Amino acid sequence: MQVFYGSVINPETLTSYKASSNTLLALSPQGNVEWIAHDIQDSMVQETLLQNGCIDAEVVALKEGQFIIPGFIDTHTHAPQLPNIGLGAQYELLDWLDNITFPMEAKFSDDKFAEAAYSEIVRRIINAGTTTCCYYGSLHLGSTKVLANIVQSLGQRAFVGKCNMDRNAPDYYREDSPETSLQDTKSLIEHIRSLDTGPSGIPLVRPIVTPRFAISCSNPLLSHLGDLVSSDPSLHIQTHVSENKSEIEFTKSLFPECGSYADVYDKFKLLRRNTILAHAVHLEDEEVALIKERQAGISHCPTSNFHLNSGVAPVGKYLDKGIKVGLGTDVSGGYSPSILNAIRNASIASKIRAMQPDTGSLGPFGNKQLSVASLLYLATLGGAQVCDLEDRVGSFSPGKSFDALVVDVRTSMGNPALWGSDSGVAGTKDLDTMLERFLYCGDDRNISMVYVQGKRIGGASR
Ligand SMILES: O=c1[nH]c(=O)c2nc[nH]c2[nH]1
Ligand SMILES: [Zn+2]
Repeated sequence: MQVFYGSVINPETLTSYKASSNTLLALSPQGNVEWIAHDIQDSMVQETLLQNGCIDAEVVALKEGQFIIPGFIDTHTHAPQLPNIGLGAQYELLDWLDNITFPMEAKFSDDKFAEAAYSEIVRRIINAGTTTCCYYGSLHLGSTKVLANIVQSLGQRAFVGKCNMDRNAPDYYREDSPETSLQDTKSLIEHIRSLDTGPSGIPLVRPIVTPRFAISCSNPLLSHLGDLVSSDPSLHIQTHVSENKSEIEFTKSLFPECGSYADVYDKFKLLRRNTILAHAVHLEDEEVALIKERQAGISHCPTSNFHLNSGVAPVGKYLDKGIKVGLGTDVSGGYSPSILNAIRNASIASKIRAMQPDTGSLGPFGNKQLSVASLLYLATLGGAQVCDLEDRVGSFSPGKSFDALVVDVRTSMGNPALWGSDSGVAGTKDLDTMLERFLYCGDDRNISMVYVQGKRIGGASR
């Protein structure tokens, strides 16, 4: 049995987490958390293990400056856009798609190119601390199968979907017909469901139906996808909503029979508990109520919202309404594959909202700045809720998967030398301080180990 001994930070609610040193956390052979014991002094470790029936435990003792947190959950990113990160800030969404994004995604028609690119891309996302990732692939069936295979072989938990897009895209990057799009989607679902489940018996990689956004899908295509998901309630759905003002205007002109952008998805039976809606920057009040009623989740993508000049999403308002919210990197609208970057921009976005004059009735999150506890929650448990996976990941409790990061603020790999050294004024042993600094100043070098389902799959330390 594998057992960790040291400091653990466990998100609990939007306003609290539990930070405990001297914690024993034991894993089952399937990679789930078996039990957790707090406040165990060094001298009591062996006795506690024996009391819990662990005769030959392999104890991983964390060093001073190391702590465990749940792995990050990226609720929205585009794998074939990674080669473009950092480009295109001069554009807003629709021009950015035409000039920067579609030309790159089109290159993934070549499975060999996809194989080489996705191997690096997924490895990079894992080492950034993302243990569950919601991937958009390109529109291609072949290369999206390649993406799913690579994610599976590298051991990350993920949702993988191929874009459905049969209109309002260039000839070189558009599906031939709604029927082809549906057929390829079904083939991808079948392929992903045939992948090995591993020792836990739980599939790590799952399919997700991915109508790119309303603009790129004809009515027949949306109908087909709505019928497909209605026949299988376990199928997840991901799409974009209300990101950019020109996009919203165009959407409304394409669907005059629908009351709002979100209503388009609802009319086509695509808005439900396991739907992930990226952005939600400019939702109308009726859309907020509809999303809440359907129990869909919102992926807050602040880096992308800034980079493409889309706006500042009113996340505090959504949290007050009880809507599920997680974080998304939205590469390459967002220029970083790291959820740490999304955390920082979510913090800034919340401060910008807080600086605006008070509008309407505000609840506890209202237009206030997000706290460290809230930011950690959005990056972990909030994301798990958005993925409808909160029973499995996002925090540590018996029966949930051990998807975790060992964070090291004393590592000699560079960055933390500035703020992690005990000899300087910046040194601290206080867990709250270490967490806050990691969220605001840490990077991949501070993520020593990355675990999914109890198995080490990455991290900076070799
Ligand atoms: O940020 C975004 N990235 C995309 O690739 C995309 N496609 C439609 N809408 C989009 N928004
Ligand atoms: Zn996106």
